Amino acid sequence: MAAYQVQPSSNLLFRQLFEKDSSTYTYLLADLSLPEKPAVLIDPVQTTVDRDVSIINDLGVKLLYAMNTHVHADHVTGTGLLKTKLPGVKSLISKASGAKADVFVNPGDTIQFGTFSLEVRATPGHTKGCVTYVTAEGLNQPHPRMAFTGDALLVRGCGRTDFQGGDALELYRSVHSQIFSLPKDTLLYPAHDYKGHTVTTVGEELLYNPRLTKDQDGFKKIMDNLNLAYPKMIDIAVPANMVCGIQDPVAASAV
Ligand SMILES: N[C@@H](CCC(=O)N[C@@H](CSS)C(=O)NCC(=O)O)C(=O)O
Ligand SMILES: [Fe+2]
Repeated sequence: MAAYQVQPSSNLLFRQLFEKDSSTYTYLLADLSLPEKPAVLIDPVQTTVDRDVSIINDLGVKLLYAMNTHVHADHVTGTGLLKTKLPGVKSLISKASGAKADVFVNPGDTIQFGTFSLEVRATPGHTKGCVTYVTAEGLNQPHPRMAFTGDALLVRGCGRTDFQGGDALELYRSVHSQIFSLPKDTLLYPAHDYKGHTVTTVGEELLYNPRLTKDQDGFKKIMDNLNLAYPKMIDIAVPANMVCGIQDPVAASAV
């Protein structure tokens, strides 16, 4: 199989950042073609907000949206804290998540940052409100396309379906209809990785995903028998993330 490279138009700045305690990826995207360099940050983590602010300031990009793919269960989102450190930033999450934020998105919406945009695709099943953000199709948009899948699809895996309104069959249908229907060279960027992967493609996962290459019944059996421990932070993270993270820097330093 061919190895795919990100070959975005040179105007797209792209950074994949990692938070080691929850193995979370945060993604920074910015349009360098405009003087303001409008940017978005996907799935920031509260404990790495200072790192993210430094990168944003060093690169001189202007953060428009601090956005989440879903209400995370394993870490407190950085969106609330980012809003206190970078005035003007808006928090963004799907309407279906039921969480509070400045901006709510629905399937089919687009999130614009400069000349680039992200399309919102509903990918419930890990949680009710999970969405995948996909770069737009077209001239001057990144090619191959890039999809930020949250916990719907992980490299050679997928999000668990045993809490937060999870539903294995719904996840199966979401991934097949909304992610695997993208072009095979689409780059898939997950919210987590526990084995050292960074990125995959639709083509790779169609061939090698050990869960989602099964039929629906086979998939459900696997998901019903994962026997994963509950995330350590769930009781703190979910309530905090339902209100878009901690907005008070003093409270944030205590978590
Ligand atoms: N041990 C970690 C939590 C690990 C975990 O449950 N990960 C979630 C994504 S975060 S909601 C998951 O869906 N994992 C799927 C898998 O197959 O690993 C902790 O205690 O935080
Ligand atoms: Fe999750």
